[in-house]
Amino acid sequence: MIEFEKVSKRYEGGHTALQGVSFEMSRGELAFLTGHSGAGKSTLLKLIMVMERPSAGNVIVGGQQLNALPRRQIPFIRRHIGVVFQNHQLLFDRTVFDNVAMPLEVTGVPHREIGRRVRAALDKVGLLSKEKMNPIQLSGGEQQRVGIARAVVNKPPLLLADEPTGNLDPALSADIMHLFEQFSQVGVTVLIASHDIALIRHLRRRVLTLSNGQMTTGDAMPGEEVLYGH
Ligand SMILES: Nc1ncnc2c1ncn2[C@@H]1O[C@H](COP(=O)(O)OP(=O)(O)OP(=O)(O)O)[C@@H](O)[C@H]1O
Repeated sequence: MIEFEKVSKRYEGGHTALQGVSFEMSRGELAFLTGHSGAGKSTLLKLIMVMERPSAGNVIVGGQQLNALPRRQIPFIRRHIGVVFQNHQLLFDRTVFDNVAMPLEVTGVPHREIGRRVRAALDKVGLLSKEKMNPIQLSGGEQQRVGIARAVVNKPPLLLADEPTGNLDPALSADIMHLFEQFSQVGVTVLIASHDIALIRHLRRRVLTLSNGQMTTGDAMPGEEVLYGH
């Protein structure tokens, strides 16, 4: 589902954020992306979303080589990628329902179909009863679940999350991770950038580690002690 071949990213101004990064993720796999602040995690996610282009190497998502993708085709690629942010970026002047419906409205899905799909997504995250509320009335963990419902309402085959549990306590973080695991079990590829080492160890999943723009683990399949960072 995701393939990086010797990818480097050098920003204008000269900073090299990624250098020779290669890894693959298969369909339905869940992996963490970790590394110190400034290691290049957000840059890697932005290359997958085509918010940035690589300076060298190939990025292939869903079998499509993204380097030469014409600008006008970027929205079509993005429709296949759900994105969850730490600060969930919800609109507080709209209901929970309307927040989740947004990605469907921009792609012109018929009205009846929107209702059905939004409720299915809210049901998956356990918030069906709160569709008429304003996100401001919800707890931090519930708001994050609204963000996840919005990210999956289009049924994307790929889900990216950038520090999705950054503001949550350990129990709520575990709930959110459990949701991500459920999506991967039905075939969604899930890549989660996170600093939360305790949670990552607990879940015992593949860990891709960046250090100064280079991938230090996770590209091959190293021994378990390397994979889980014991
Ligand atoms: N648009 C940009 N222009 C120039 N340099 C940038 C740009 N975006 C990021 N960088 C630099 O690239 C490096 C990697 O940044 P990136 O945001 O990918 O790291 P990160 O691992 O996500 O960090 P954090 O955990 O702090 O979010 C940093 O040194 C950053 O300053």
